[in-house]
Formats: sequence, structure tokens, C-alpha cells
Amino acid sequence: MSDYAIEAHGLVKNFDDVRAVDGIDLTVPKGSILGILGPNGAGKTTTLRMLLGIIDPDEGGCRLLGHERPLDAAHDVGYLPEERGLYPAMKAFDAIAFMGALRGLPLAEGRQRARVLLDEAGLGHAADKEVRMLSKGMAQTVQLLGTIVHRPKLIVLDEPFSGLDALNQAKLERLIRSQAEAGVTVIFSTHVIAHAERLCEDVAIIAGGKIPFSGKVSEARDRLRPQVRLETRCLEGAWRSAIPAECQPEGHFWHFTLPETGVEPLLKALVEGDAGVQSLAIERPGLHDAFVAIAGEAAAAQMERDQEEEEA
Ligand SMILES: Nc1ncnc2c1ncn2[C@@H]1O[C@H](COP(=O)(O)OP(=O)(O)OP(=O)(O)O)[C@@H](O)[C@H]1O
Repeated sequence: MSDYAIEAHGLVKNFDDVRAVDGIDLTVPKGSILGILGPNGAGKTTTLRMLLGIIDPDEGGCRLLGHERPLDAAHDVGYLPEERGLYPAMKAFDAIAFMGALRGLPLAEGRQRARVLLDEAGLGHAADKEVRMLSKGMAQTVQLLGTIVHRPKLIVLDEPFSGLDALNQAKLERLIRSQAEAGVTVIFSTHVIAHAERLCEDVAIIAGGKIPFSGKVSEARDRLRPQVRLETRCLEGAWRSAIPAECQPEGHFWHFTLPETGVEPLLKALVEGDAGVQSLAIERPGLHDAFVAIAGEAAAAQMERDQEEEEA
């Protein structure tokens, strides 16, 4: 048995003259939460659809939960597509059971589980309401519960945080974590760095149909050196040789990248040289800085615009 829920190699997809996905390799360890992070149009949805076997790649291939044909794993997979939609005349609990039935769960069992899931989500009172009567956030929760009702081994969520208010986003984060704690592999796509940073140990950065980085979030952050913000009383002294030569003070503040030699030699030079340290902060770069370094300024700026548009 493979340790990977997903093993994809060389995925390519063209739509007419658009190369939506341009040679993607991706392995996802079982039990992990992977965030696929990139701006709109980067190729997230197309990649997810190929991983699941919903569309065929033009080149490359994917093993899903050990199956050579991804669709053969369908009963063990839960998928929340980007386009949400439920039958408006169905009652909430029935809508969940119906989605489970599409993935092989007997309807009666699905109905029982649906009521339990709705209770746990604090929506027990809405179980018998028709979907059309639910708020947008409630309907989205119902669809999400329909994605997990058959107890899949792998959950794939396409932009699950889009359109949710802060309260429902926090609920969704809790649900994703609890699924992962139960051993389920979770993949979600997002154009919001904070979601990936809060939830994932693993991240795949996607831009222009390519994945220039996939691995641990910490590994992405470690690609950049920590940044130092220092305030000194003095401006001159032998200690200045511990600061990069090109760094000039702004007033009494110094901003520079921590030298390869690390923190201790810097501290020693400052203290022994009587620099008069007033304040010192050493900041490890966040995922945002790592994203800029890996995917480029343009992709990062596009992602910020996507977020602003969504919030507007
Ligand atoms: N069925 C299609 N026909 C033509 N072009 C497509 C089709 N699906 C996707 N594309 C194009 O492929 C590129 C990648 O789209 P994709 O939907 O995979 O990106 P995404 O990262 O999921 O962004 P979004 O969140 O905006 O959907 C885009 O340029 C898009 O316009």
C-alpha cells in the first residue's frame, strides 16, 4: 500500500489555445492537509478535476488512493466543487443523504448520519427545512456535510472559504482539522494565504499552470532568511561590521537580512561593541513572503486583488 493519497506526474491540460496546467507533479501524503495556493486562473480547479478523474489530462497521469484510474476511488472521495449547488426543494437532511448516495452510501444510512452531522454542526433545527429556505452560509455547510457523509478517505474542497463569513470560515477550519485528526486526507484550494498558513503543514504553490513549490510550509518559509529590525543609540563603532555593509540606518533603525552566521555573533558584536541596543526584533518570514519569492511579485499581487474583489 502506498503512503500517498495522490501521486500525480506530468499533468498537462490545454483548453483550445490556453495551457491551463503545464506539467504538474504532486504527491500528497495520506492524512495530511494540503493547501493549493494560487491566484484565480492559476490552474487550481483544472488540477483538482484531473486529480479526481473528472477530466482527463492531455499528458501525464494520477494514482488516487492507490487506484490507477482515479474514478475507481470515487466512493472513498468527497468533492466540494467551486460551483456550489443543491436542489432547492430538497430538505437539508435529504440533500446530504442524496450526495452520500451518489458516492455509494445507502440512502437510509445517509439520512441517519445527516441528522447527526447537522446536529453536530449546530444546524439540527434546519434538518427538515428546504434548501431554498436556508441562508447562504447554512446551505454551504449542508453541501459540505454532503461531501463527508459517506466518510471518505480523501476530501477535496475547491475554494471552500469563498463566500463564507468569518464565523462560518472558522467552523469550516474546525471541520477540516477534525477530519484530518480522524486520518482523512484533505486538499483544498485557496487564493487566501492566511487560510493555508493557519491550516496546513503542506502547501503546493501554483502559478501559471505550474507548481514551483510543494512541501512543508516551514520548508517554504525557510527558503528566506529572517529579517532583523534593530534600534541602536550609537550609529558608529566596530560593531557595524556585524551588520551587512550596504545597510544604512533610518534614524536610529536598521533593517537587514540576518547574516548566514546567525543570531549569536550579531548579538555578541552589538553588546561587546557598546552599540546601545534599544530594541531588536528578528522575524521569520511568513508564507506570504515565501509565496512572493517562489511564485513572483505578479502572482502575489494578483492574489491580493482576488481577495479584495471577493471582499468588496
Ligand atoms: N473549460 C474551460 N475552457 C476554456 N478555458 C478554461 C476552461 N477551464 C479553465 N480554463 C482556463 O484555464 C485557466 C486555469 O483555470 P482554472 O479554473 O483551473 O484556475 P483556478 O486557479 O481554479 O482559478 P479560478 O479560481 O478563477 O477558477 C484559466 O485561464 C481559465 O480561463
